[in-house]
Amino acid sequence: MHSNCISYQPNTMISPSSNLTSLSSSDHKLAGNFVSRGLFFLLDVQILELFLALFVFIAIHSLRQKKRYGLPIWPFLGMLPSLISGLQGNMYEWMTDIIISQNGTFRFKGPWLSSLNCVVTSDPRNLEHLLKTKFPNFPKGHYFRDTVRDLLGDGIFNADDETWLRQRKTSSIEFHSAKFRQMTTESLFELVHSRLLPVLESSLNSSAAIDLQDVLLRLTFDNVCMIAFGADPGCLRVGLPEIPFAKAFEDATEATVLRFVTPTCVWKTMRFLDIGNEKKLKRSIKGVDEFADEVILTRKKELSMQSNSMMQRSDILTVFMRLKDEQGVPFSDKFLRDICVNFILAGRDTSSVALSWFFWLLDRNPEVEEKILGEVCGIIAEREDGKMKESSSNSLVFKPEEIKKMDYLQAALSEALRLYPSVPVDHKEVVEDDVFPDGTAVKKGTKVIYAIYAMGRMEAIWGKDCREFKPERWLRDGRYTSESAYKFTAFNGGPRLCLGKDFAYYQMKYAAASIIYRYRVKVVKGHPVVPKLALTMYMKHGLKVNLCKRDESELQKYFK
Ligand code: HEM
Repeated sequence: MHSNCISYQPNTMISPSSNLTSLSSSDHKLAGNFVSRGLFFLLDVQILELFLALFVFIAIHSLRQKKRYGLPIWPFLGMLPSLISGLQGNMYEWMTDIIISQNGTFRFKGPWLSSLNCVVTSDPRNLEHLLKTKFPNFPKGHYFRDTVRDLLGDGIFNADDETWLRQRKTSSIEFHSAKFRQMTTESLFELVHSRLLPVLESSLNSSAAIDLQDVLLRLTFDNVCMIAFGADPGCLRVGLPEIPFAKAFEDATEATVLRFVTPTCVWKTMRFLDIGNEKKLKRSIKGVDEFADEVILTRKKELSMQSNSMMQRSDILTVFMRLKDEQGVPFSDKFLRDICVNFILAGRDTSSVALSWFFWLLDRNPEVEEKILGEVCGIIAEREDGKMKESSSNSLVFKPEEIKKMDYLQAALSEALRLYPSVPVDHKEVVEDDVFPDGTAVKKGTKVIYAIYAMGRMEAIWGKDCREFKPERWLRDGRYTSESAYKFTAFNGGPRLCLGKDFAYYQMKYAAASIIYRYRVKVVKGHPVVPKLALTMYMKHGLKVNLCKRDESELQKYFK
C-alpha cells in the first residue's frame, strides 16, 4: 500500500510524448481527457488510501486506549460508539464489565461539546466520600434540576441545600411518627386485602397469565398516593382500569426521562415550539396538576372547617399544609403540589419493581421459596389461637409484629435488591475540585454516576458467589443484619438515605408474605425477562405469571 502511494509520479504517466504529437487535435483532446481522467482516478485512489491509512492508525490508537480507559476513545466521538453498542444489549451488564475491568472507577468521555462526560464509580470508599463525608460538595446539581424541573418543581427529590433540608426534616419527623406508621399500616392492609388479593384470586378463574409487575405497580401507586395526598386513585381493581392521573404521571415521567438523552438546546427548542415529546410532557403535566389541584383545594376546605377528619390525617400534604415557612406564611399551592408529586415519584415504582425481580428469582430458586414459607408458617404457628385454625383460613391477616419477625424474607428481599436494585444508577455533580479516596481527581462541574447495579456484582465487595441469589449472606445467627449503605446502596446513603426505606421493607414483606402464603407464583415458560432502560429498573416485558392456589395439605407440612 505504501509503496504504491509513494512511487506514483504523475509526469511519468504522460510519456512517451512523441507518440502524442503525431495525433490530430480531436485525438489530442481524447487522449488528454483519458489522461486527466486516469490522473483523477489515481488521485482518488491515493486519497482513499490515505484515509484508509489514517483510519487504521486512529483505530489502532483508539483501541490501544481501551486497556487504559476501559473503552476505545475515538476522535470527536469519544466513547460514544461503545456506548451505542452497549445500549443494544443489557446496558447494566455492559457497564458492570467495564467497571470491574477498571477496578471500580472509570471516566466516560462523551463526544466533543456534549454533556456526556462523567466519572462512573462503584467503589464503596468513593460512595461514602460523595454521599456522606463530602456531602455538600456533591449535590444533585443544576443539570439534573433543570432537566426535571417542569415535572418535579422544587420538591425533595429535585432540591438541594436549604429547600431540600427543610422538606427532609419535616418529612423525616413525620415518617417516624406513630400516627404515620398507623396510617401506612392501615392503608396497606386495606389495599392488600380488599384489592390485591381479590385481583389475584380473579386471575385463577381465567387461564390467561397475568402481568404481576403491572398488578404490583398499581398496588404501590395507590399506596403512595394515599401516603402523599391522602387520596386513593383506585388503580388496583379487578379489571385493571386505566386511571387518568396514573396515566398522566407515567407519561410525564417517561417524557422527562427522554430529556436526558436529548441535547439540552434541542429539548428546550422543542418546548418553546410545543412539539413532539415536549408537547406530550406539557399535556401530561397538566393531567398531574389537575388531580393535585383538586386534592389540595378539597383539603384546604377541610382545613378551614377544622373538621374532625382533618385532625386525624397524617398524609404528607396535610402535614405540610399545617406548617408555615420562615416568614410565617403558609406554603403556596405550587410548593404543596411539588412536595406531593416528588413523594409519589420516589415511592411509586421502587417497591413494586423490587418485588417483581424477587418473585422471578424465587421461581428460579424454589429452595428459597420453601424457606420463606417455612418461616411464615412458623410465625403463624406461634399464635395463641393455634396453627390449625389459621392455616386453613383464607382470610389470614399478618400483624405488624409478625411481619417484623420475618428475617429470612427480609434477607431474600435484600438479596433481590442487591442483584436488581430498583434504582440501578444514580448521579451527583461536583461543586469544587476534589479527589476520591481511590485517587480519581474530579473537577468542578463533573457529573459522577454511581453504578449501584454493578456494585452488587463485584467480587471485591460480595465475594466469589456474588452473582448467586443467597439470602443467607444477610443472616447472622438466623437474624437479618443490614450492610453498610456504601456497599449496599439500593436505598442510597448518608443524609439523602431513602426516607421510605423502613416503610418499603414493611410494604414488600407484607405483600410478599400475603401472596406466598396463598399462591405458588410460576413465571410463564419462555417469558423474556430483561431490564428496561429507565431511571427505575422495570422488567421490559413485565412479569407474566400463572398463580396456583396452595391447598391446605401443602401448607400443613410447613406447620410441623
Ligand atoms: C424498594 C423500595 C425503595 C427503594 C429501592 C428506594 C430507593 C431510593 C433511592 C436510591 C433514593 C435516592 C434517590 C436520589 O437521591 O437520587 C431514594 C430517595 C427517596 N425515597 Fe426511596 N426507595 C424505595 C421506596 C420508597 C418509598 C416507598 C418511599 C415513600 C413512601 C420513598 C421515599 C423516598 C424519598 C422521599 C426520597 C428522597 C430522599 C431525599 O432526597 O432526601 N422511597 N429512595
